[in-house]
Amino acid sequence: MTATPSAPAPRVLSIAGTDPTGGAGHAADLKSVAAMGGYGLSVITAVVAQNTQGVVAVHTPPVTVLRAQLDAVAEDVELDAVKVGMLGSVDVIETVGRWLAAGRAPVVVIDPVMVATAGGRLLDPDAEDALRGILHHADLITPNLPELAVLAERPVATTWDEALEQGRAVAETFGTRVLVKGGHLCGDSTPDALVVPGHPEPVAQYSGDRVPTRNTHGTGCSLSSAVATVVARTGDWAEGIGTARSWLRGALRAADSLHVGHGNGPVHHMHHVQDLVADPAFVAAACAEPDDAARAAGAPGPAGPASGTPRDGAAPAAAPAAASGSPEPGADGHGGAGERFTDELWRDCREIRERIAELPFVTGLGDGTLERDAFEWYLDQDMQYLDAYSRALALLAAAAPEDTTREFFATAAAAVVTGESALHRARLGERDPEPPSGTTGAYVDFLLARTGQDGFAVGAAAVLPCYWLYAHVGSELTARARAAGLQGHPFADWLETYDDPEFRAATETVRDVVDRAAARADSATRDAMRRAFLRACRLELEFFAQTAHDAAHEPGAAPGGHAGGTP
Ligand SMILES: Nc1ncnc2c1ncn2[C@@H]1O[C@H](COP(=O)(O)OP(=O)(O)O)[C@@H](O)[C@H]1O
Ligand SMILES: Cc1ncc(COP(=O)(O)OP(=O)(O)O)c(N)n1
Repeated sequence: MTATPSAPAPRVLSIAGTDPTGGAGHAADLKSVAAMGGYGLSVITAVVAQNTQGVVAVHTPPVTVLRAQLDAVAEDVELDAVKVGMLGSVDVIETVGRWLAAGRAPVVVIDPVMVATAGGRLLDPDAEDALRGILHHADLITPNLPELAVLAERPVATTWDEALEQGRAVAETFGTRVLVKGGHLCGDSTPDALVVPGHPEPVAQYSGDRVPTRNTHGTGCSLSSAVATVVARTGDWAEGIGTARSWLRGALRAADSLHVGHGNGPVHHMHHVQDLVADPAFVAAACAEPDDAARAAGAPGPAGPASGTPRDGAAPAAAPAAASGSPEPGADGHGGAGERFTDELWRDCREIRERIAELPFVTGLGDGTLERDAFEWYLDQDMQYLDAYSRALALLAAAAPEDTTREFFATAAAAVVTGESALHRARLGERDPEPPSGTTGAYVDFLLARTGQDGFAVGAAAVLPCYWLYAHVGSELTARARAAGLQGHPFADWLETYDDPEFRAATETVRDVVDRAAARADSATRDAMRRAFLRACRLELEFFAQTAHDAAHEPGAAPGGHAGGTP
């Protein structure tokens, strides 16, 4: 959370029909693009009178108006991705097809919308062939099962195996990636899979229990535009679909809280920021002017060192609150209602924790199905991370306000070098290390900057996620692996290290340290601690998420650049 975003927002154009209830079509696209950190643009193909109970009427403006909209955007804006939804008629399809043929954006996702799930056709029956004729412009198509069946010219799949088979056939016929979606299958699970021409097996599979809600209106529109946005930023299809899917599952889980309409209501696109934006302190910190943000992080302001920013150990117990409006915690770091500062941090990172738990790397680690190469690549990156992490802990030891804390961090720094790194080395042998990936490098730079430059309190908040999220992930995975039988589990020693009672005790110590530092800090410093903690949580997520892809395809490479990095 900084006033200036670190990466530019991808510019994602939605070409779609309308939905006045805001759950599907262009409204869902724009919300999903924004939810994934993109900038949404919109060209309307059809004005649809519909609600959560079905489609009432469709009006298609003249295609000259459509073409004028498309050209107006293209002449003025460089696009990073295009997502195509409802097209409706042959004329509209041909107009969009001709426009796409000029190579408008590096990422093109086509959701071949045919029928609204709540009822009502969104594609003329005679337009199916025309739709087939533009699919080769897509980098990914995202049909639901009935749409997949039309494209495969087969009956609608009733099993996941049939769906995958149809996905393979469609990928080969149209020469493009297909996201096979299990949302329309009967049963308790909703698998998805990425199928790529020339690959007999899916290159990525995603599993998950069906979220028990009838409010699923617009899931297909939302997923496809979220994928387009994430891939425009990262270039990684397999991971991008995983990220978009985790977010959509959160949106489905929060859907029942919205109360929109009497039929199949929409999903909650902004569920992941709902609690944050309700907190005026978050909004103030997120929208702070650059100078305020720098002061909050303890950097000298334009008038020299920030004399009003107390440093650890020297700060008065009740420093005057800065303008951010954050509540003052009590002397033990507990908030007025008895809540610890770190309880608040844990709540704020709930979404990130859920996304970590659903990553294919993490689930594969737990059930032992993770590819050995992927694990070894992860260990390699982790070893390089731990090298810098031990230095960050040593910096904290040097800055620690109390002797016990100094001793704790100094011992921890040494233990990282001798203990965890040794476990990694034992697994990797004498193999030459891969270069650090972009994510590893970013995490390492972040940690060394926060612990080296921003004072003890912010530095301690920055290292806490490495303890806490690992202890959390480790104990959940180990519990699952134990239930299935740890004997013979290929990653048992790794799991046990992070589920170790000593590691959990160390995590509790760091929490206490952070709570005490928060109690001594003024409110601007506490805001900087929150930012450092959440940024580190996001980097933990990215660190886990990078693994499966980079190990398999581009060892050591930063997962950056534009589309085309993965199959
Ligand atoms: N109840 C649900 N719980 C979890 N995921 C779901 C649920 N319904 C749909 N999905 C997911 O939503 C996405 C869109 O799926 P689907 O419903 O098949 O498409 P469409 O909205 O185009 O008909 C897929 O990732 C699917 O797995
Ligand atoms: C204008 C418009 N476009 C697409 C759809 C279909 O949306 P989808 O995401 O496939 O969700 P369901 O309607 O199938 O739940 C739509 N309804 N309107």
